[in-house]
Amino acid sequence: MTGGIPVCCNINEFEKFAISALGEDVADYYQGGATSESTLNNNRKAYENLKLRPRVMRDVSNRDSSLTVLGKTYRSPVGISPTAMQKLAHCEGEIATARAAGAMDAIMILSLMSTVSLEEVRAHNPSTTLWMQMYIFKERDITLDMIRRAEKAGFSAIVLTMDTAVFGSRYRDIKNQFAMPPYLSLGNFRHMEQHHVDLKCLTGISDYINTQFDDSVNWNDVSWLVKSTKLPVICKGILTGEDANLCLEVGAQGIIVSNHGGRQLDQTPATIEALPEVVQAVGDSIEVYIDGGIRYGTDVFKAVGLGAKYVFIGRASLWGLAHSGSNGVAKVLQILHFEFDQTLALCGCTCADDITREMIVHRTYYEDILKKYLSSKSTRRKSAKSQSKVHLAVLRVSKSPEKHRSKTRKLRK
Ligand SMILES: Cc1cc2nc3c(=O)[nH]c(=O)nc-3n(C[C@H](O)[C@H](O)[C@H](O)COP(=O)(O)O)c2cc1C
Ligand SMILES: CCCCCCC(=O)C(=O)O
Repeated sequence: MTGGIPVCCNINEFEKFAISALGEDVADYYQGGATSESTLNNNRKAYENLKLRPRVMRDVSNRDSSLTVLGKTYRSPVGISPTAMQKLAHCEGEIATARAAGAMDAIMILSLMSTVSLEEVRAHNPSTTLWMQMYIFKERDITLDMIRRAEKAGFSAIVLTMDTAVFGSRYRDIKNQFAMPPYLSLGNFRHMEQHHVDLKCLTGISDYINTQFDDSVNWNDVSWLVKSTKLPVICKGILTGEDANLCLEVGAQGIIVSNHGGRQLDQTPATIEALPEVVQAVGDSIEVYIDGGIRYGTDVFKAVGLGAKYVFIGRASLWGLAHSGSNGVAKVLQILHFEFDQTLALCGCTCADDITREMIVHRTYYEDILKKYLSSKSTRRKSAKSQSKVHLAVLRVSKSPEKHRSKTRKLRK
Protein backbone atom coordinates (compact mmCIF):
# COMPACT_ATOMS: atom_id res chain seq x y z
CA MET A 1 0.00 0.00 0.00
CA THR A 2 1.17 3.56 -0.65
CA GLY A 3 -1.00 6.15 1.09
CA GLY A 4 -3.93 3.69 1.22
CA ILE A 5 -3.66 2.89 -2.51
CA PRO A 6 -2.63 -0.72 -3.18
CA VAL A 7 0.47 -1.39 -5.27
CA CYS A 8 -0.56 -3.07 -8.50
CA CYS A 9 1.81 -5.49 -10.26
CA ASN A 10 -0.16 -6.14 -13.42
CA ILE A 11 -2.98 -4.67 -15.49
CA ASN A 12 -5.64 -6.93 -13.96
CA GLU A 13 -4.82 -5.58 -10.52
CA PHE A 14 -5.13 -2.02 -11.82
CA GLU A 15 -8.51 -2.93 -13.29
CA LYS A 16 -9.74 -4.50 -10.05
CA PHE A 17 -8.71 -1.42 -8.10
CA ALA A 18 -10.25 1.00 -10.60
CA ILE A 19 -13.56 -0.85 -10.68
CA SER A 20 -13.79 -0.77 -6.90
CA ALA A 21 -12.84 2.92 -6.73
CA LEU A 22 -15.01 4.34 -9.52
CA GLY A 23 -18.77 4.83 -9.23
CA GLU A 24 -20.72 1.89 -10.66
CA ASP A 25 -22.00 3.83 -13.68
CA VAL A 26 -18.53 5.08 -14.65
CA ALA A 27 -16.99 1.63 -14.08
CA ASP A 28 -19.67 0.15 -16.35
CA TYR A 29 -19.14 2.84 -19.00
CA TYR A 30 -15.39 2.16 -19.06
CA GLN A 31 -15.51 -1.61 -18.73
CA GLY A 32 -18.58 -2.47 -20.79
CA GLY A 33 -19.09 -3.42 -24.40
CA ALA A 34 -21.90 -3.52 -26.94
CA THR A 35 -24.90 -5.84 -26.97
CA SER A 36 -23.93 -9.35 -25.75
CA GLU A 37 -20.34 -8.20 -25.08
CA SER A 38 -19.20 -11.15 -27.14
CA THR A 39 -16.64 -9.11 -29.10
CA LEU A 40 -15.44 -7.45 -25.91
CA ASN A 41 -14.74 -10.84 -24.32
CA ASN A 42 -13.39 -12.34 -27.51
CA ASN A 43 -10.75 -9.60 -27.79
CA ARG A 44 -9.12 -11.19 -24.74
CA LYS A 45 -9.96 -14.82 -25.43
CA ALA A 46 -8.32 -14.64 -28.85
CA TYR A 47 -4.99 -13.65 -27.29
CA GLU A 48 -5.27 -16.60 -24.90
CA ASN A 49 -5.86 -18.85 -27.92
CA LEU A 50 -2.44 -17.98 -29.33
CA LYS A 51 0.50 -19.87 -27.88
CA LEU A 52 4.19 -19.03 -28.00
CA ARG A 53 6.87 -21.39 -29.37
CA PRO A 54 9.96 -19.95 -27.74
CA ARG A 55 13.51 -20.50 -29.02
CA VAL A 56 16.25 -20.72 -26.43
CA MET A 57 20.01 -20.25 -26.13
CA ARG A 58 20.20 -17.42 -28.67
CA ASP A 59 22.16 -14.67 -26.89
CA VAL A 60 19.54 -12.09 -26.05
CA SER A 61 21.86 -9.89 -24.02
CA ASN A 62 21.50 -6.93 -26.36
CA ARG A 63 17.79 -6.19 -26.60
CA ASP A 64 15.85 -3.29 -28.10
CA SER A 65 12.09 -3.23 -27.53
CA SER A 66 11.45 0.09 -29.27
CA LEU A 67 9.13 0.31 -32.29
CA THR A 68 9.19 2.73 -35.21
CA VAL A 69 5.99 4.46 -36.33
CA LEU A 70 5.79 6.79 -39.35
CA GLY A 71 9.56 7.11 -39.28
CA LYS A 72 9.90 7.96 -35.58
CA THR A 73 11.18 5.49 -33.00
CA TYR A 74 9.39 5.18 -29.65
CA ARG A 75 10.90 3.57 -26.55
CA SER A 76 7.48 2.36 -25.43
CA PRO A 77 6.10 -0.38 -27.70
CA VAL A 78 2.62 0.54 -26.47
CA GLY A 79 0.71 3.77 -27.06
CA ILE A 80 -2.61 5.08 -25.80
CA SER A 81 -5.85 4.82 -27.79
CA PRO A 82 -8.41 7.62 -27.55
CA THR A 83 -10.87 7.26 -24.69
CA ALA A 84 -13.50 9.90 -24.02
CA MET A 85 -14.06 11.86 -20.80
CA GLN A 86 -10.98 10.95 -18.78
CA LYS A 87 -11.88 13.34 -15.96
CA LEU A 88 -14.39 10.68 -14.95
CA ALA A 89 -11.34 8.67 -13.83
CA HIS A 90 -9.12 11.40 -12.38
CA CYS A 91 -9.39 15.15 -11.82
CA GLU A 92 -6.45 15.88 -14.15
CA GLY A 93 -7.97 13.75 -16.91
CA GLU A 94 -6.24 13.81 -20.30
CA ILE A 95 -3.47 16.12 -19.04
CA ALA A 96 -2.26 13.35 -16.72
CA THR A 97 -2.45 10.68 -19.42
CA ALA A 98 -0.44 12.83 -21.81
CA ARG A 99 2.18 13.46 -19.11
CA ALA A 100 2.63 9.72 -18.61
CA ALA A 101 2.81 9.09 -22.37
CA GLY A 102 5.52 11.77 -22.63
CA ALA A 103 7.51 10.34 -19.73
CA MET A 104 7.40 6.83 -21.19
CA ASP A 105 7.97 7.93 -24.80
CA ALA A 106 4.66 6.57 -26.04
CA ILE A 107 2.19 7.98 -28.59
CA MET A 108 -1.06 9.31 -27.10
CA ILE A 109 -4.18 9.64 -29.23
CA LEU A 110 -6.40 12.29 -27.69
CA SER A 111 -10.15 11.66 -27.96
CA LEU A 112 -12.06 14.48 -29.60
CA MET A 113 -14.50 13.96 -26.73
CA SER A 114 -11.93 14.80 -24.07
CA THR A 115 -12.76 16.66 -20.89
CA VAL A 116 -9.74 18.92 -21.43
CA SER A 117 -9.29 20.91 -24.64
CA LEU A 118 -6.62 19.80 -27.08
CA GLU A 119 -4.82 23.12 -26.60
CA GLU A 120 -4.63 22.63 -22.81
CA VAL A 121 -3.41 19.05 -23.16
CA ARG A 122 -0.67 20.29 -25.50
CA ALA A 123 0.24 23.29 -23.34
CA HIS A 124 0.83 21.03 -20.33
CA ASN A 125 2.73 18.47 -22.39
CA PRO A 126 4.88 20.23 -24.98
CA SER A 127 7.05 17.20 -25.73
CA THR A 128 4.49 14.35 -25.84
CA THR A 129 3.72 12.88 -29.26
CA LEU A 130 0.00 13.62 -29.60
CA TRP A 131 -2.31 12.38 -32.35
CA MET A 132 -5.80 13.87 -32.59
CA GLN A 133 -8.82 11.58 -32.90
CA MET A 134 -11.58 12.87 -35.16
CA TYR A 135 -15.16 12.14 -36.19
CA ILE A 136 -16.91 13.47 -39.27
CA PHE A 137 -19.77 15.67 -38.06
CA LYS A 138 -22.89 16.46 -40.05
CA GLU A 139 -21.64 20.02 -39.89
CA ARG A 140 -18.35 19.53 -41.71
CA ASP A 141 -17.04 22.86 -40.41
CA ILE A 142 -16.84 21.40 -36.90
CA THR A 143 -14.50 18.66 -38.18
CA LEU A 144 -12.45 21.14 -40.21
CA ASP A 145 -12.17 23.55 -37.30
CA MET A 146 -10.94 20.76 -35.00
CA ILE A 147 -8.36 19.68 -37.57
CA ARG A 148 -7.04 23.25 -37.86
CA ARG A 149 -6.81 23.53 -34.08
CA ALA A 150 -4.94 20.23 -33.84
CA GLU A 151 -2.52 21.31 -36.58
CA LYS A 152 -1.91 24.62 -34.85
CA ALA A 153 -1.33 22.94 -31.49
CA GLY A 154 1.38 20.71 -32.94
CA PHE A 155 -0.44 17.37 -33.06
CA SER A 156 1.36 15.05 -35.48
CA ALA A 157 -1.47 12.94 -36.96
CA ILE A 158 -5.24 12.85 -37.35
CA VAL A 159 -6.91 9.58 -36.37
CA LEU A 160 -10.28 9.19 -38.06
CA THR A 161 -12.61 6.86 -36.16
CA MET A 162 -14.59 4.93 -38.78
CA ASP A 163 -16.65 2.45 -36.80
CA THR A 164 -19.17 4.88 -35.33
CA ALA A 165 -21.75 5.52 -38.08
CA VAL A 166 -24.29 5.04 -35.30
CA PHE A 167 -23.71 4.42 -31.61
CA GLY A 168 -23.42 0.83 -30.33
CA SER A 169 -25.97 -0.53 -27.83
CA ARG A 170 -24.24 -0.56 -24.48
CA TYR A 171 -26.85 -2.13 -22.25
CA ARG A 172 -24.96 -1.38 -19.06
CA ASP A 173 -25.13 2.36 -19.86
CA ILE A 174 -28.79 2.14 -20.80
CA LYS A 175 -29.59 0.40 -17.51
CA ASN A 176 -27.53 3.00 -15.56
CA GLN A 177 -28.95 5.89 -17.61
CA PHE A 178 -25.35 6.95 -17.98
CA ALA A 179 -24.75 10.59 -18.95
CA MET A 180 -21.88 13.01 -18.56
CA PRO A 181 -22.03 14.46 -15.04
CA PRO A 182 -22.91 18.18 -14.92
CA TYR A 183 -19.57 19.23 -13.40
CA LEU A 184 -17.73 18.06 -16.56
CA SER A 185 -17.75 19.38 -20.09
CA LEU A 186 -16.25 18.45 -23.42
CA GLY A 187 -13.10 20.58 -23.51
CA ASN A 188 -12.99 20.96 -27.28
CA PHE A 189 -16.59 22.15 -27.49
CA ARG A 190 -16.60 24.56 -24.58
CA HIS A 191 -17.79 27.42 -26.79
CA MET A 192 -20.64 25.40 -28.31
CA GLU A 193 -23.63 25.25 -25.96
CA GLN A 194 -25.48 22.55 -27.92
CA HIS A 195 -22.68 20.05 -27.33
CA HIS A 196 -23.20 20.29 -23.57
CA VAL A 197 -26.95 20.35 -23.19
CA ASP A 198 -27.35 17.13 -25.20
CA LEU A 199 -24.97 15.16 -23.04
CA LYS A 200 -26.82 15.81 -19.83
CA CYS A 201 -30.03 14.16 -21.01
CA LEU A 202 -30.72 10.64 -19.83
CA THR A 203 -30.01 9.05 -23.18
CA GLY A 204 -27.33 11.72 -23.60
CA ILE A 205 -24.35 10.11 -25.24
CA SER A 206 -26.06 7.88 -27.78
CA ASP A 207 -28.57 10.62 -28.73
CA TYR A 208 -25.71 13.06 -29.09
CA ILE A 209 -23.74 10.81 -31.39
CA ASN A 210 -26.74 9.78 -33.41
CA THR A 211 -27.72 13.40 -34.01
CA GLN A 212 -24.27 15.00 -34.43
CA PHE A 213 -22.33 12.33 -36.35
CA ASP A 214 -23.11 11.83 -40.01
CA ASP A 215 -24.29 8.32 -40.80
CA SER A 216 -24.06 9.05 -44.54
CA VAL A 217 -20.26 9.31 -44.40
CA ASN A 218 -18.42 7.25 -47.01
CA TRP A 219 -14.99 6.89 -48.57
CA ASN A 220 -15.40 10.18 -50.50
CA ASP A 221 -15.56 11.93 -47.13
CA VAL A 222 -12.42 10.13 -45.99
CA SER A 223 -10.73 11.28 -49.16
CA TRP A 224 -11.97 14.83 -48.45
CA LEU A 225 -10.54 14.66 -44.92
CA VAL A 226 -7.17 13.36 -46.14
CA LYS A 227 -6.99 16.24 -48.62
CA SER A 228 -8.01 18.81 -46.05
CA THR A 229 -4.94 18.40 -43.83
CA LYS A 230 -1.18 18.29 -44.18
CA LEU A 231 -1.02 15.81 -41.32
CA PRO A 232 -0.94 12.06 -41.91
CA VAL A 233 -4.37 10.49 -41.54
CA ILE A 234 -4.72 7.19 -39.68
CA CYS A 235 -7.92 5.15 -40.17
CA LYS A 236 -9.20 3.62 -36.91
CA GLY A 237 -11.76 0.83 -36.84
CA ILE A 238 -10.69 -1.30 -39.80
CA LEU A 239 -11.38 -5.05 -39.65
CA THR A 240 -11.29 -6.25 -43.27
CA GLY A 241 -8.78 -6.48 -46.10
CA GLU A 242 -11.22 -4.73 -48.45
CA ASP A 243 -11.45 -1.64 -46.24
CA ALA A 244 -7.71 -1.70 -45.63
CA ASN A 245 -7.18 -1.40 -49.39
CA LEU A 246 -9.64 1.52 -49.52
CA CYS A 247 -7.59 3.27 -46.80
CA LEU A 248 -4.61 2.96 -49.11
CA GLU A 249 -6.59 4.26 -52.08
CA VAL A 250 -7.72 7.42 -50.30
CA GLY A 251 -4.16 8.21 -49.21
CA ALA A 252 -4.26 7.35 -45.51
CA GLN A 253 -0.90 6.69 -43.91
CA GLY A 254 -1.85 4.21 -41.25
CA ILE A 255 -4.55 1.79 -40.17
CA ILE A 256 -5.62 0.87 -36.65
CA VAL A 257 -7.21 -2.56 -36.63
CA SER A 258 -9.86 -1.94 -34.00
CA ASN A 259 -13.38 -2.94 -33.03
CA HIS A 260 -13.63 -0.01 -30.61
CA GLY A 261 -12.84 -2.32 -27.70
CA GLY A 262 -16.03 -4.32 -28.42
CA ARG A 263 -18.21 -1.23 -27.84
CA GLN A 264 -19.70 -0.78 -31.31
CA LEU A 265 -20.64 -3.74 -33.51
CA ASP A 266 -20.92 -6.96 -31.52
CA GLN A 267 -20.01 -10.35 -33.07
CA THR A 268 -17.05 -9.00 -35.02
CA PRO A 269 -13.78 -10.92 -34.78
CA ALA A 270 -11.28 -10.12 -32.11
CA THR A 271 -8.79 -7.60 -33.44
CA ILE A 272 -5.89 -10.05 -33.20
CA GLU A 273 -7.96 -12.43 -35.36
CA ALA A 274 -8.64 -9.70 -37.95
CA LEU A 275 -5.03 -8.44 -38.05
CA PRO A 276 -3.59 -11.09 -40.45
CA GLU A 277 -6.26 -10.39 -43.09
CA VAL A 278 -5.52 -6.67 -42.98
CA VAL A 279 -1.75 -7.12 -43.02
CA GLN A 280 -1.96 -9.57 -45.91
CA ALA A 281 -4.17 -7.20 -47.90
CA VAL A 282 -1.90 -4.17 -47.70
CA GLY A 283 1.56 -5.68 -47.23
CA ASP A 284 4.14 -2.99 -46.57
CA SER A 285 2.23 -0.27 -48.43
CA ILE A 286 0.82 1.23 -45.25
CA GLU A 287 1.56 0.81 -41.54
CA VAL A 288 -0.91 -1.30 -39.58
CA TYR A 289 -1.43 -0.87 -35.83
CA ILE A 290 -3.84 -2.60 -33.47
CA ASP A 291 -5.85 -2.08 -30.27
CA GLY A 292 -8.35 -4.16 -28.30
CA GLY A 293 -7.80 -6.54 -25.42
CA ILE A 294 -4.12 -5.88 -24.84
CA ARG A 295 -3.32 -6.54 -21.18
CA TYR A 296 0.07 -8.33 -21.21
CA GLY A 297 3.48 -7.98 -22.82
CA THR A 298 2.88 -11.38 -24.43
CA ASP A 299 -0.13 -9.80 -26.23
CA VAL A 300 2.16 -7.08 -27.58
CA PHE A 301 4.59 -9.77 -28.76
CA LYS A 302 1.79 -11.69 -30.51
CA ALA A 303 0.41 -8.56 -32.19
CA VAL A 304 3.83 -7.43 -33.40
CA GLY A 305 4.63 -10.99 -34.51
CA LEU A 306 1.47 -11.03 -36.62
CA GLY A 307 2.41 -7.80 -38.35
CA ALA A 308 1.34 -4.83 -36.20
CA LYS A 309 3.86 -2.00 -36.28
CA TYR A 310 2.59 -0.58 -32.99
CA VAL A 311 0.07 -1.47 -30.32
CA PHE A 312 -2.41 0.74 -28.44
CA ILE A 313 -4.28 0.30 -25.16
CA GLY A 314 -7.61 1.90 -24.23
CA ARG A 315 -9.04 0.66 -20.93
CA ALA A 316 -5.70 -0.34 -19.40
CA SER A 317 -4.62 3.32 -19.41
CA LEU A 318 -7.94 4.31 -17.80
CA TRP A 319 -7.34 1.79 -15.00
CA GLY A 320 -3.93 3.36 -14.37
CA LEU A 321 -5.43 6.85 -14.46
CA ALA A 322 -8.14 5.91 -11.94
CA HIS A 323 -5.51 4.33 -9.68
CA SER A 324 -3.07 7.22 -9.37
CA GLY A 325 -3.35 9.70 -12.22
CA SER A 326 -0.27 10.22 -14.33
CA ASN A 327 1.85 7.86 -12.19
CA GLY A 328 -0.70 5.09 -12.65
CA VAL A 329 -0.77 5.46 -16.44
CA ALA A 330 3.05 5.53 -16.52
CA LYS A 331 3.15 2.39 -14.39
CA VAL A 332 0.74 0.59 -16.75
CA LEU A 333 2.93 1.51 -19.74
CA GLN A 334 6.03 0.46 -17.80
CA ILE A 335 4.57 -2.95 -16.95
CA LEU A 336 3.65 -3.64 -20.58
CA HIS A 337 7.06 -2.47 -21.75
CA PHE A 338 8.84 -4.66 -19.18
CA GLU A 339 6.71 -7.69 -20.03
CA PHE A 340 7.26 -7.21 -23.77
CA ASP A 341 11.02 -7.01 -23.27
CA GLN A 342 10.89 -10.12 -21.07
CA THR A 343 8.85 -11.99 -23.71
CA LEU A 344 11.37 -11.02 -26.40
CA ALA A 345 14.19 -12.41 -24.25
CA LEU A 346 12.40 -15.61 -23.30
CA CYS A 347 11.41 -16.29 -26.91
CA GLY A 348 15.00 -15.85 -28.08
CA CYS A 349 14.53 -12.45 -29.74
CA THR A 350 16.50 -9.24 -29.36
CA CYS A 351 14.05 -6.95 -31.17
CA ALA A 352 10.67 -6.89 -32.91
CA ASP A 353 12.20 -7.93 -36.25
CA ASP A 354 13.42 -11.19 -34.68
CA ILE A 355 9.86 -12.36 -33.99
CA THR A 356 8.98 -15.00 -36.58
CA ARG A 357 5.63 -16.54 -37.53
CA GLU A 358 6.81 -19.91 -36.19
CA MET A 359 6.94 -18.46 -32.68
CA ILE A 360 3.18 -17.87 -32.57
CA VAL A 361 0.71 -20.66 -33.14
CA HIS A 362 -2.99 -21.12 -32.57
CA ARG A 363 -3.88 -23.34 -29.62
CA THR A 364 -5.31 -25.87 -32.12
CA TYR A 365 -1.77 -26.47 -33.44
CA TYR A 366 -0.95 -28.32 -30.24
CA GLU A 367 -4.39 -29.89 -30.01
CA ASP A 368 -3.98 -31.28 -33.52
CA ILE A 369 -0.53 -32.64 -32.76
CA LEU A 370 -1.78 -34.18 -29.56
CA LYS A 371 -4.82 -35.74 -31.27
CA LYS A 372 -2.65 -37.22 -34.06
CA TYR A 373 -0.11 -38.44 -31.55
CA LEU A 374 -2.72 -40.09 -29.38
CA SER A 375 -4.44 -41.78 -32.31
CA SER A 376 -1.23 -42.99 -33.99
CA LYS A 377 -0.46 -46.72 -33.75
CA SER A 378 2.99 -46.19 -32.28
CA THR A 379 1.80 -44.66 -29.03
CA ARG A 380 1.83 -47.96 -27.14
CA ARG A 381 4.33 -47.73 -24.33
CA LYS A 382 7.53 -49.61 -25.05
CA SER A 383 8.40 -52.57 -22.91
CA ALA A 384 10.46 -51.71 -19.84
CA LYS A 385 13.47 -53.43 -21.42
CA SER A 386 13.52 -51.44 -24.66
CA GLN A 387 12.77 -48.21 -22.71
CA SER A 388 15.87 -48.69 -20.56
CA LYS A 389 17.95 -49.39 -23.68
CA VAL A 390 16.87 -46.01 -25.07
CA HIS A 391 17.66 -44.37 -21.77
CA LEU A 392 21.16 -45.86 -21.69
CA ALA A 393 21.81 -44.74 -25.24
CA VAL A 394 20.83 -41.21 -24.33
CA LEU A 395 23.23 -41.22 -21.43
CA ARG A 396 26.06 -42.42 -23.67
CA VAL A 397 25.84 -39.34 -25.87
CA SER A 398 28.37 -39.85 -28.59
CA LYS A 399 30.47 -36.98 -29.92
CA SER A 400 28.51 -37.07 -33.15
CA PRO A 401 24.84 -36.20 -32.47
CA GLU A 402 23.80 -37.70 -35.82
CA LYS A 403 25.52 -41.01 -35.02
CA HIS A 404 23.81 -40.91 -31.63
CA ARG A 405 20.42 -40.20 -33.15
CA SER A 406 20.63 -43.09 -35.65
CA LYS A 407 21.71 -45.37 -32.80
CA THR A 408 18.69 -44.41 -30.69
CA ARG A 409 16.42 -44.64 -33.74
CA LYS A 410 17.62 -48.21 -34.26
CA LEU A 411 17.06 -48.97 -30.61
CA ARG A 412 13.52 -47.52 -30.77
CA LYS A 413 12.52 -49.63 -33.77
C1 LIG B 1 -14.36 4.41 -22.05
C2 LIG B 1 -13.95 4.35 -23.48
C3 LIG B 1 -14.07 5.48 -24.26
C4 LIG B 1 -13.69 5.45 -25.60
N1 LIG B 1 -13.74 6.58 -26.33
C5 LIG B 1 -13.33 6.58 -27.60
C6 LIG B 1 -13.31 7.77 -28.35
O1 LIG B 1 -13.63 8.84 -27.86
N2 LIG B 1 -12.91 7.69 -29.63
C7 LIG B 1 -12.52 6.51 -30.22
O2 LIG B 1 -12.16 6.49 -31.39
N3 LIG B 1 -12.49 5.38 -29.51
C8 LIG B 1 -12.88 5.38 -28.22
N4 LIG B 1 -12.81 4.24 -27.50
C9 LIG B 1 -12.23 3.01 -28.09
C10 LIG B 1 -10.71 2.96 -27.84
O3 LIG B 1 -10.07 3.94 -28.59
C11 LIG B 1 -10.10 1.61 -28.19
O4 LIG B 1 -10.42 1.29 -29.52
C12 LIG B 1 -10.46 0.47 -27.28
O5 LIG B 1 -10.62 0.93 -25.96
C13 LIG B 1 -9.40 -0.60 -27.31
O6 LIG B 1 -9.74 -1.71 -26.54
P1 LIG B 1 -9.19 -1.94 -25.05
O7 LIG B 1 -9.92 -1.01 -24.18
O8 LIG B 1 -9.51 -3.36 -24.80
O9 LIG B 1 -7.70 -1.67 -25.04
C14 LIG B 1 -13.19 4.25 -26.16
C15 LIG B 1 -13.06 3.12 -25.36
C16 LIG B 1 -13.42 3.16 -24.03
C17 LIG B 1 -13.23 1.92 -23.19
C1 LIG C 1 -19.40 12.46 -25.07
C2 LIG C 1 -19.46 11.64 -26.26
C3 LIG C 1 -18.88 10.32 -26.01
C4 LIG C 1 -18.24 9.83 -27.23
C5 LIG C 1 -18.17 8.36 -27.27
C6 LIG C 1 -16.89 7.84 -26.85
C7 LIG C 1 -16.71 6.48 -27.36
O1 LIG C 1 -16.32 6.29 -28.48
C8 LIG C 1 -17.01 5.36 -26.51
O2 LIG C 1 -16.72 4.23 -26.92
O3 LIG C 1 -17.56 5.54 -25.43
